[in-house]
Amino acid sequence: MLDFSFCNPTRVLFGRDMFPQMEAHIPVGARVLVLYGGGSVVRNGTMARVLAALSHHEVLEFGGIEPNPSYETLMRAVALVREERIGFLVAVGGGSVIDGAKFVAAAALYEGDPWEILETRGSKIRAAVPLAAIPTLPATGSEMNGTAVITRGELSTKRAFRSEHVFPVFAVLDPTLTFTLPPRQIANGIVDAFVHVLEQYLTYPVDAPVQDRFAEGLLHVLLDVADVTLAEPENYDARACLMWAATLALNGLIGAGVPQDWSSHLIGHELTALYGLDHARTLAVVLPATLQVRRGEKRAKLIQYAERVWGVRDGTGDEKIDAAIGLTRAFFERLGFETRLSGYDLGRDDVSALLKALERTHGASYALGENRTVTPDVATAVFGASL
Ligand SMILES: NC(=O)c1ccc[n+]([C@@H]2O[C@H](COP(=O)([O-])OP(=O)(O)OC[C@H]3O[C@@H](n4cnc5c(N)ncnc54)[C@H](O)[C@@H]3O)[C@@H](O)[C@H]2O)c1
Repeated sequence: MLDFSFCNPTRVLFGRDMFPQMEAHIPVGARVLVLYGGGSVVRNGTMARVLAALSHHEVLEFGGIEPNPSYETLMRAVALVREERIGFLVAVGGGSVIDGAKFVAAAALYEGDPWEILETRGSKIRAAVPLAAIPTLPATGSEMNGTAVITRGELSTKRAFRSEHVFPVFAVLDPTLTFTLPPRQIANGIVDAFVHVLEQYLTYPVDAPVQDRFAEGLLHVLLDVADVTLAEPENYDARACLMWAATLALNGLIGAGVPQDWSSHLIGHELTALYGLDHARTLAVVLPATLQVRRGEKRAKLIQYAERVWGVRDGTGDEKIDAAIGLTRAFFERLGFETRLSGYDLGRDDVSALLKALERTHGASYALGENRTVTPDVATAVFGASL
């Protein structure tokens, strides 16, 4: 096992009846800004419940945070936080709203140009307005981590940052808030959480059986629950499993003490930035191609994944790896995902634009992944395998 320092400061309030408990965790007298997205939380009654639970605080609202939250919109929220001397943020929505609130929290107290936060991947953040998260979409784990991903339209770029200062103080995880999600978004959540686990699990062995078994357990739960939760949106127990699994998939626990990849995410971000694909849809294209191209580097863990997650018992190591990649692709396709660029009418011409975008984001001689081997040549091969 690798050395690690692990701290997750976010309090989780989990269940159908936890809203009344949240106000106790917000400083008395703090002016609160509730941030939300396109208005689904207003229409489905979630907002009314949030406002009722904040009845002892002065509350302002900021709506309109887009999927893949935009820097330009968030900077308007930053101005509001500064003008109105907001002391606490509450993000109600999917990962986009929660990520957006994290950026607002850090940018409002940042001395200098807030774009630097993204250019320096969060390393210069010294303080942030405290925030809480009320996720309405089980997917990103943003409600219990210190990461955010922001899109800047005018530069066609999507950038991530992380900082200990933007961990939510608390997260209210109420599975009933997800009942109104369209099947497409639930499928996105399942795939996003699944790939989060794989980015931390499918690397190389470091004798970390605790992390491996946690990761395999989460993958099994996601496989078990996927069909039920899609078919029965109001099955509370299935949604509760999905929600907790998605949070645990990216709250730092399974990634502590093990190598992590994340190259599929970083390559996928360019597909969103250039062509607007949903985040999870990008992963379903890039991940199978990555596993195929980098199967040598990932060989031992791919065989372990085949055996323990997919129950593949027979065959040579290579045959097991083929089976695991094929079963992963088939799982994504069963959930309605395209797993090739051609499914989105993208081809070789688009690959050169994607490669240029990766260079713009990470520099001309980037080297991503757990072994820093995902260079421009390997990224080219990954795109080639995903056509
Ligand atoms: N912070 C992290 O660790 C992390 C990890 C992975 C991805 N991300 C980022 O998160 C973003 C994606 O977040 P997401 O997958 O949660 O989706 P999202 O927040 O973009 O939401 C997708 C859509 O679902 C709608 N929606 C949300 N909840 C709803 C509900 N209960 N009922 C009806 N509609 C609802 C939203 O209005 C939106 O239109 C991307 O920008 C991605 O890069 C962040």
